[in-house]
Amino acid sequence: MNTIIKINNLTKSYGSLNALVNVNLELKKGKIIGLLGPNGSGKTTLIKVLTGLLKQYSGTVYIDGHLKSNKSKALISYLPDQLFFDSWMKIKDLKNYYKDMYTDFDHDRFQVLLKKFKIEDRVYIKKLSKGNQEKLQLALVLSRRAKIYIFDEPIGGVDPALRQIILDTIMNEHEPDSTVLLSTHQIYDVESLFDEVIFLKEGRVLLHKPIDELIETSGMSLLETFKEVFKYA
Ligand SMILES: Nc1ncnc2c1ncn2[C@@H]1O[C@H](COP(=O)(O)OP(=O)(O)OP(=O)(O)O)[C@@H](O)[C@H]1O
Repeated sequence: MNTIIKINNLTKSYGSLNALVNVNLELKKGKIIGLLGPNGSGKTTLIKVLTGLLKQYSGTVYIDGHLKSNKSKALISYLPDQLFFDSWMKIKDLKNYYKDMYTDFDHDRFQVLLKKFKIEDRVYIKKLSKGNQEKLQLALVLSRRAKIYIFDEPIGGVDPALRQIILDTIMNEHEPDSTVLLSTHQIYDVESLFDEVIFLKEGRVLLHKPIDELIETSGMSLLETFKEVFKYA
């Protein structure tokens, strides 16, 4: 089966606010997919449902052919939009924690990535610059041999040079044949990377298309299409 994520009639409300409304999506193995939409369109909410952080919703979510469960979380390596570790730890302690926590953690790949990022594993996390903490977090996420990688704003708030390093690393270091779902507002930087894009608007899927098809039918770049679709009145 070629489908890795299947979402049927997913609706998620926070009180009276509908953050996701009747979302239906089918994501294929091996694809790099952009999850795009304006602020508040539901991207993080969708990601939190997929990663198991949100459990209260209606609809069904299948991961690799099985109804989403605690087990399916093990298939997903997730980079949240905020730093997720305790900064008082040393990097090597964090690495050991990851090794214990995730059976798919590839220690050698982690060391290679640390070397690439010029980060020593003897140091305390709090001594790293914010940019290096972002790189460390990315190295941890990419060092899992996961079937699905989900990145929520991996390049928000970092300078253009680091943005490029982060994107290159995501593109080159994820497990072959895995699916990458990446949410960002920095569309200009990512447009050449995606196989497919999803546009979310007010919790609804506006479109889900191969990027070539989108660019061909609209006659515009992804960024121009985004601006046109989401232009404010
Ligand atoms: N914990 C929460 N409680 C109440 N409302 C929430 C909560 N989390 C998100 N929302 C609301 O749900 C809607 C969708 O939010 P979400 O964070 O999923 O959007 P987003 O597309 O990721 O936005 P951004 O691009 O700004 O990060 C927004 O209206 C937001 O205010």
